[in-house]
Amino acid sequence: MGCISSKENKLHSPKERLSSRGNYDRRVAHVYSCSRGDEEVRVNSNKLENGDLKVMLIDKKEFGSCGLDDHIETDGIPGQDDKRTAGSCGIGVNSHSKLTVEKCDEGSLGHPSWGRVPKSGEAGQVAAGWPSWLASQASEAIRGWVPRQAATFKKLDRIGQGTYSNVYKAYDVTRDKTVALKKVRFDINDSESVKFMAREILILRRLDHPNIIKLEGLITSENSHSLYLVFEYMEHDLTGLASIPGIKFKEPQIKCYIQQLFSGLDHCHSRGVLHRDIKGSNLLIDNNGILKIADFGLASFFDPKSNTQLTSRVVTLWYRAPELLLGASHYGVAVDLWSTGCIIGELYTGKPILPGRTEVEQLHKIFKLCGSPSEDYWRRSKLPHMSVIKTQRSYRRCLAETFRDLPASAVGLIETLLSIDPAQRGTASFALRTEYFTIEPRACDPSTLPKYPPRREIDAKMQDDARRQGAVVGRTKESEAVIPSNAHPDLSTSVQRRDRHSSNGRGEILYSKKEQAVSGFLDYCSNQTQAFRDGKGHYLVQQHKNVSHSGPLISGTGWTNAGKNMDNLHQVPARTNLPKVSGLLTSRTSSPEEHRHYPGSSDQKLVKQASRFHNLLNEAGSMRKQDQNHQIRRMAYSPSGQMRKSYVRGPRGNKIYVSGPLLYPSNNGDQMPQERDRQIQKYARQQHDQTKLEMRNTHRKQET
Ligand SMILES: Nc1ncnc2c1ncn2[C@@H]1O[C@H](COP(=O)(O)OP(=O)(O)OP(=O)(O)O)[C@@H](O)[C@H]1O
Repeated sequence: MGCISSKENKLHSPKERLSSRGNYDRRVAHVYSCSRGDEEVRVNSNKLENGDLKVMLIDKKEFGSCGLDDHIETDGIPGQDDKRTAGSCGIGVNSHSKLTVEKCDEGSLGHPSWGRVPKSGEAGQVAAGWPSWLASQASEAIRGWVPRQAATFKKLDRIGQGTYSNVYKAYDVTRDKTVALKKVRFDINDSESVKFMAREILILRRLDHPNIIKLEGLITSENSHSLYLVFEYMEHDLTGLASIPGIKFKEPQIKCYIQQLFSGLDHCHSRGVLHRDIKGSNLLIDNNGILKIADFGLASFFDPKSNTQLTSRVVTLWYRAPELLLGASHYGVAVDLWSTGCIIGELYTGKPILPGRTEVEQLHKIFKLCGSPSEDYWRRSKLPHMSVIKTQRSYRRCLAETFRDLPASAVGLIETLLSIDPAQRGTASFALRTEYFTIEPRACDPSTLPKYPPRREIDAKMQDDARRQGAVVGRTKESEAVIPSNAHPDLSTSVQRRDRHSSNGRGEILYSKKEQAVSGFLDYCSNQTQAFRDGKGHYLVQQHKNVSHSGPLISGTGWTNAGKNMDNLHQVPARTNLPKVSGLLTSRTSSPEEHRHYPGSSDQKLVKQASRFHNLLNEAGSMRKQDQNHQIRRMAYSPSGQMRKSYVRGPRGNKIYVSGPLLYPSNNGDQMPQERDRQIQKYARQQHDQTKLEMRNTHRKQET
């Protein structure tokens, strides 16, 4: 994309480099400089007799790092679409990993001349079809690309929902392939939020590796206020697969996944990118067994030599490294390696190895398993929260004992990755060379991994199983998702997030007329939830009526005071400066998800579900009753992501606030009664979402 200027191709014979398809007119062969992400590339173009532009790379090495072929085909249906008039033509990657150049108007290419081309400016980007709010605030992220048109996609199911996105399965008509469209939510009037979203795009464009999800394009239009990221479609995620009843991965299979994870991580790290949210649900897996790291929403560029401060509020709690929990603002690849260690342990044991409910408890669990940090480490690291979090009693490292049933080479690798001192965790490339991968049994070939049924079928089966076990939590309709109480938080989150539309009983998703009526895509399924900021900078989450929905039912703002749970953690003196460590000692237990109104459910049903839930949580705190006729539930967040108030709208539009602690502080978390533990697990899951929201907001402030 972004073929900007050109020079006459006197040096190269176009014939030998051109795509074999179509005839071309040698007289109009030009050399163009194009940009793709940060890279400038030179391509050789020829206008074909049918008016199409054929373009190919002059020097394949220039694109070699992108893993692309040296041959480019035109994309777009001649005479129908993708005709640009503004000095740029689009290069994307087509389904065969070849460069595609969208059709350009010859006039737009300018007079052929020698020399380096200027980068396309904001005006050029707008003329190429980008909305001005994007070109003005995130020019870098879209540089060299042209937007894809929504009309060339057919939206299918909603397959996922993240803190800042809805993800849809869709069919790309132009390229004849299934894709995933991630609709990112942000406020175009808030430059921070646009820049934050742009960072995810920039990072994704910087990366090109078989084990990293590929950003294939962006969908928007001149007057659009929304943006879709186009990704290759992935059938599964690791947490989902690992949670299929009856599935137990064999060692070569685990090694195969982990090897791919390290390869992807190695690529990220070598390109100066920290992922900062490695967990099973962000490791997507296709039908050929290929694992790809996804969700770069919390990722960041890093330079080990630079002194730039990073936020420590990253990584989902269970996978968060101790230095982050202790408030580190200078850290590196080791945070991703810690998360990987947790995943390896989880794949072997079949359950999360460090399932903390709060940040303090997370640290406590880490110290209990990995040993308390040495005095030397405390002294050297000078981490901000060290002085307030120091274990009274010193824990001995007991990893080897805990994992005694695992193969020795796996324990060895976990030992390294779960080193308290980040400097001892090594690197992804080092891990790939350890004996774990070199001794028998070796990692199997991804193509030999079992083929799993589509996610929806798996979900349906799990729902059936859960129903049979009577583990229904707050659901009333046969077709609605049911999460087993002991489900992995990642899994339940993804199941809860997925497909909140009504089903026709055959597992097919039905959309309301209202949804289908919204234009843009060939078939539309609407996004029912919106998060945006009000004039005061508060985040508002709003959901509208008339769409069938299921999902978490109870709203409540709650603060869990973990201090009392942690009898072994001390040095929180009576007059400790709590605000200073509040991020550490308290954590919120509700998520935007909880606070949404699921409008398809009848009001009656909502009330029933609410009261059932209320009973379950009776001992856990106060919660105001939901109003029977509420229309919209809103949550207001401060710009930092802190939830200010949560309320539902009463029949006359009055606000009914919902609040109260949801978790009981206990003297000993390990001896929680089962039922309460179950509730806590549930809220820990929801807390993941909330933490994510909070983390992203913190990023906006600190890192954009
Ligand atoms: N390429 C893809 N193919 C299939 N499903 C996908 C794809 N990308 C994302 N998903 C699904 O959508 C969900 C949300 O996507 P993603 O994690 O990128 O969004 P997010 O808003 O960043 O979420 P989070 O709140 O976890 O950060 C994923 O958990 C996954 O289930």
